[in-house]
Amino acid sequence: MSDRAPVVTIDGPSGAGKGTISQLLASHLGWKFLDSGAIYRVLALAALHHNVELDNEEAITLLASHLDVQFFAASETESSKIILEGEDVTHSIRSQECSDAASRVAVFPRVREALLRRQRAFRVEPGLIADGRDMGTIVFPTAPAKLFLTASAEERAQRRYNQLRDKGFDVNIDTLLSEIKDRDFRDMNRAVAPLVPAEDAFLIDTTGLAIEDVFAQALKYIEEKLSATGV
Ligand SMILES: Nc1ncnc2c1ncn2[C@@H]1O[C@H](COP(=O)(O)OP(=O)(O)OP(=O)(O)O)[C@@H](O)[C@H]1O
Ligand SMILES: Nc1ccn([C@@H]2O[C@H](COP(=O)(O)O)[C@@H](O)[C@H]2O)c(=O)n1
Repeated sequence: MSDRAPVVTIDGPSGAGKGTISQLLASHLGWKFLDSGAIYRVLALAALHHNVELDNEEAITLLASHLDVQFFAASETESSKIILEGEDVTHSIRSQECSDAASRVAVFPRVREALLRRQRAFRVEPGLIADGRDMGTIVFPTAPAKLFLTASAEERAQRRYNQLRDKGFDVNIDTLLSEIKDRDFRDMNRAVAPLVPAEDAFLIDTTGLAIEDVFAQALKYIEEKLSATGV
């Protein structure tokens, strides 16, 4: 890890477009990409596999400290891949069961603490785009540029519906909307690292905006911030 490599943080609720915009920015800038939500999802899946109760903070923390996971970034020939204990879980961690379980294990302070170093290790030259809920507030508080993306719950549910249906999951829009609202509530109201914009974050409401427009606004903001801080 390099403490000096620049970091751009992108936080916000589920379906706001963080992952999409983060990957576009990472590829445009030639920087690394951290999908911190995937780490919580992998932990949740490991708990489900090992029959660990999702409300057992002690056991989940132990699991988090010893998580055997590898993240492979996308290359020109292959898409990104996540391997948990030797098994390819890239697809399975995106299920609704994992989304819900991830936000349950994410409420525990000691679990979050156990995952901090793993997330900070993604900060390498030439720079990092970090996507999550607490990237700008807790994990990389000194980042020179911080974005907070949001959108109405209805639009986020519709985006998620289209995305999961295209991936072959059997989904229902009403169930997705209610799951998104439950997850928002849990993420925004937990005792540690709740989902809130950092005080110095630039907010973009992506409701009704095309991906290209959000990308253009985000890039303009980042370029201005980076040049102002001499990065
Ligand atoms: N501005 C947009 N307009 C329309 N669709 C969008 C927009 N941004 C993202 N999407 C689509 O919405 C879906 C969810 O986007 P994405 O995965 O980037 O959200 P996210 O904020 O990273 O969610 P999560 O935190 O749950 O991973 C994707 O299929 C993506 O293509
Ligand atoms: N920095 C983060 C990232 C994620 N979480 C929790 O994980 C859940 C799944 O995240 P996705 O981004 O993949 O949807 C999310 O609902 C959060 O509960 C987190 O706490 N902190």
